[in-house]
Amino acid sequence: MSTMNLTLLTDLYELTMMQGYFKNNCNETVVFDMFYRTNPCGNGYAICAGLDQLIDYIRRLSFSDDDIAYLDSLHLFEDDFLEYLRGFHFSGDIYAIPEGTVVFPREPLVKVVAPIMEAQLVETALLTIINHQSLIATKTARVVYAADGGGVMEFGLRRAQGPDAGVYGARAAMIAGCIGTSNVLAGQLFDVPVKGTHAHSWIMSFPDEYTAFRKYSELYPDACCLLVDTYDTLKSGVPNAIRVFTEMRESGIELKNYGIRLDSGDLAYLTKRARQMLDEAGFSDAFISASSDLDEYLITSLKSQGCKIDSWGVGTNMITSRDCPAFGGVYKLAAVQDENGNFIPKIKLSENIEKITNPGNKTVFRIYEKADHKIKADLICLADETFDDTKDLTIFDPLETWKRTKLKAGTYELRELLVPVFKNGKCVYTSPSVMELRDICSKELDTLWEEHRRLINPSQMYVDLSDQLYDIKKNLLHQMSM
Ligand SMILES: Nc1ncnc2c1ncn2[C@@H]1O[C@H](COP(=O)(O)OP(=O)(O)OP(=O)(O)O)[C@@H](O)[C@H]1O
Ligand SMILES: O=P(O)(O)OC[C@H]1O[C@H](OP(=O)(O)OP(=O)(O)O)[C@H](O)[C@@H]1O
Ligand SMILES: O=C(O)c1cccnc1
Repeated sequence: MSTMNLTLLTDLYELTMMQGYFKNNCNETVVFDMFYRTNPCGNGYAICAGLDQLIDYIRRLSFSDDDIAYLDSLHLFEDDFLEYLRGFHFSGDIYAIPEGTVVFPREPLVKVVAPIMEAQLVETALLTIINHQSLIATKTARVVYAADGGGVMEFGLRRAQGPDAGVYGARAAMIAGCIGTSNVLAGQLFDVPVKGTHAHSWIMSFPDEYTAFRKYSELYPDACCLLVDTYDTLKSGVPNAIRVFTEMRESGIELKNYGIRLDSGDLAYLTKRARQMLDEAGFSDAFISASSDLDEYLITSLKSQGCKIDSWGVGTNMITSRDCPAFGGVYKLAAVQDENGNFIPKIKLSENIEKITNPGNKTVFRIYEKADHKIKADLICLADETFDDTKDLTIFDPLETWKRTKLKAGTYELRELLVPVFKNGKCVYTSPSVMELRDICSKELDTLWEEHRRLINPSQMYVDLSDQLYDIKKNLLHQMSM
């Protein structure tokens, strides 16, 4: 997985273009931005994730003898280009918004500043890595939000679109707030808690449900979660679980971290009844967990029905982001460096005004309200622009320019979101651990007002352009239309 050299994990056209640049002696330094246009799942924000895997990919970029032989066998590439590839390594700069950060449409999440042959090659892998993990992190943030403090366990490996999606999806889900994953390889690779209960097959393999529960409790007295819905949840499952818990208590076992799981039926009705039965039997600290095709909407609905569910096992809908299966991040050329070292802004036009790119070598600032550290807006600007937050700042909507806000000096704070990750091909960034990223992400989510977090029709955050950037864009559009 992460230890693989993924150099050929690219679209063929990156390599054919690369050969074209090589043959034409074009290898000027360029700026590419990775950004997305619409928040997934109708959300009000996204969580960016995947940077650590991107770093790993860039570090390992090199063409092996087998890679060169394979490319040779395609009869597309000439010997001098293949010879160049033999010595290839990434020599450029990369800036990125750290993982776990709340992000918004149109702002660069990753910026690559490198000779065009290198910057072009990395497009596909960069997109597949960041798009996938950002998608699952965003979906998970919605599920965790719906659970409202109840733990969410990631149970999706068996339904993920293959092993990689299962493992890196689990990583993204942990960053976005899951309390654990059933995925043991993810646990080993990322040092995150692994959690689990047992399947219906465990119950069915014994002559009766009670024996199955008892055997399980003997083996795992400190993490005893019994699946109560194999035969009849209220008539046999819960009573048998209570019988086993009673026996455990009578035999002197100190019951902690124990409970039941329901995986079918009316989860609101059944958990209310199960809660009552457990409480009446003196097991009010037994937890109730539920699974069964859950997502953020079902969890919200179950909560509104007064379900008694303490923790949620969520698989298919979260690991596949079923209702929104793609993140839609793109990678666009924004500037080309001239012989004097200046970045010449480039723009991609579109009939669709939202699809016109933001030109130039840029960065992003986040503007916080000083009083409560909530996000006020994001500001995309040129990389060398500076702002003085001891002075008033006027920001405006780049599409509806009459919408302007004046921020009074002393009431706001600025933070540059893009940080250096590679400098001259050397990694200058140390990724936090996944559990540290989980904490970072949780604090990031606290910087959003509730209006941006709600699941349905959230308010969209303002992502504005600086005056300088807006003028450059306007002038380029004018020039293009002449
Ligand atoms: N009270 C409820 N309100 C809304 N949806 C619910 C409620 N209880 C369960 N569901 C959802 O209804 C769907 C169907 O559940 P049901 O238990 O009937 O089927 P199932 O899980 O496929 O059962 P089985 O595993 O026995 O085939 C699941 O997505 C489940 O999460
Ligand atoms: O429902 P999900 O959100 O995907 O959560 C994971 C599901 O995986 C298991 O089911 P299993 O593979 O045994 O199949 P099932 O759907 O028939 O229970 C588990 O019992 C959950 O129901
Ligand atoms: O441990 C569990 O209960 C579990 C794990 C994976 C999928 N469904 C349930």
